[in-house]
Amino acid sequence: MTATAHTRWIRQDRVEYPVVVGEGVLDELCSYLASAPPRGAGLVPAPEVPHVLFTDTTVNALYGDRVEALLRACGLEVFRVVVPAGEASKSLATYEWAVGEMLQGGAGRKSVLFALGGGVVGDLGGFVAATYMRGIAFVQLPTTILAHDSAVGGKVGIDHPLAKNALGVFAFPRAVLYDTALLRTLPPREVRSGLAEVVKHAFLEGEEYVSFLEAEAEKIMALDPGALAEALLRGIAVKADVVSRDPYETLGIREVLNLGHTVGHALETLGGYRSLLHGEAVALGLAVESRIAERLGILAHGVRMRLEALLARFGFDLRWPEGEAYDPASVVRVMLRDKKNVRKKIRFVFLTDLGKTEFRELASEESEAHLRAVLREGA
Ligand SMILES: NC(=O)c1ccc[n+]([C@@H]2O[C@H](COP(=O)([O-])OP(=O)(O)OC[C@H]3O[C@@H](n4cnc5c(N)ncnc54)[C@H](O)[C@@H]3O)[C@@H](O)[C@H]2O)c1
Ligand SMILES: O=C(O)C(=O)C[C@@H](O)[C@H](O)[C@H](O)COP(=O)(O)O
Ligand SMILES: [Zn+2]
Repeated sequence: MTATAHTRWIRQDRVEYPVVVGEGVLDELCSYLASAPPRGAGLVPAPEVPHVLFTDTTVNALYGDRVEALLRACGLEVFRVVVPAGEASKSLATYEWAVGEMLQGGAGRKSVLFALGGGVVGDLGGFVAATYMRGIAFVQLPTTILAHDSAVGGKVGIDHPLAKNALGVFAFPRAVLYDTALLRTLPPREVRSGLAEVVKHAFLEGEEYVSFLEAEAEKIMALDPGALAEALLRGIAVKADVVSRDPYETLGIREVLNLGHTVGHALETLGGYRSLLHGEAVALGLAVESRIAERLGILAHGVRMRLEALLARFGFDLRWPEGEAYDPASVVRVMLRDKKNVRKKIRFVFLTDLGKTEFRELASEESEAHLRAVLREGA
């Protein structure tokens, strides 16, 4: 293992898996998987069946050959399933196609799926693995900043034209190996998008993480290895803490990770999963939801300004997207299909202070009135 690698074991329900973060961790993929805990995952992929390297077109072009060679060097037979890059691949059509590729490639119950990519590959690949032949093992090999969130916690699934992540299950990876050297090829828009979930984790955690981001924003955007690793490790720690206390989002704890997502997911859906990136939608959702929290009189003074200032420093455009599709009435119609909802009301998670949240269920009329007022203010 490289000297800089950090390993954090995550316990969810009865499952425990390591999240290993560091420059170059992929080079030790094979030995790491096979080693027993606490160093490794203790996962010895069967040599007698083919395994699946699941990735997207962009990541495949950059890293597919290298990762396949690493897996072959451990004596594993591997074939690739490569989906088009982008959110539109988190669809039923791509899922069906990918399962066909798995069947044609001869994947069996003992096959392990290695999901090499960002959140799209992790969510879709994880969902394929969780359902293929009623479930095969999978390993997350995240390659985006955003995936410090998506690769951890076991939510896998796909979108429906009517609702984001409408189909999915909870399924935990056998290991997460996060090689931060791969982040250097990310385009600036994807760097920024990933930072939305970092900001979310920071405001959920509190003052220390937020002031760290404020102090190190430029270094993080420039992918300075030390600052970036610390930003990601802190985010993973927040996520790990929440998901281990509420693995299946049944206890009213994990829902806090949906901060910014009630509005954000609706915007993504209304854009047909092709306009706003997930992080862009979440950034706007964080800003708009914090303005609603202010209107409700539950958000401590100054927090919203700090949140918006940090998002702006990371380069987010916090203006409401143009076009009739994003009319507040339409946003409310989509939010009414949010998974958190109860009693036909929209269940929001609002910040009340740094590191503090509160759930509120708002009727659709009230939600729409708040959205219209926030838009008038100029969000
Ligand atoms: N399961 C969860 O808990 C969870 C959490 C947060 C987000 N998500 C999901 O994650 C998805 C978004 O993930 P994302 O932002 O990583 O998007 P993504 O997977 O689409 O990756 C973003 C883009 O960057 C490219 N890319 C990936 N790695 C690269 C690299 N190292 N160098 C150059 N290009 C690279 C990809 O090909 C893609 O075009 C959304 O679908 C969201 O719903 C899931
Ligand atoms: O892990 C979680 O729980 C989250 O809510 C993390 C979110 O960042 C992520 O976008 C998640 O996929 C949203 O899940 P959903 O249940 O609201 O679809
Ligand atoms: Zn998210």
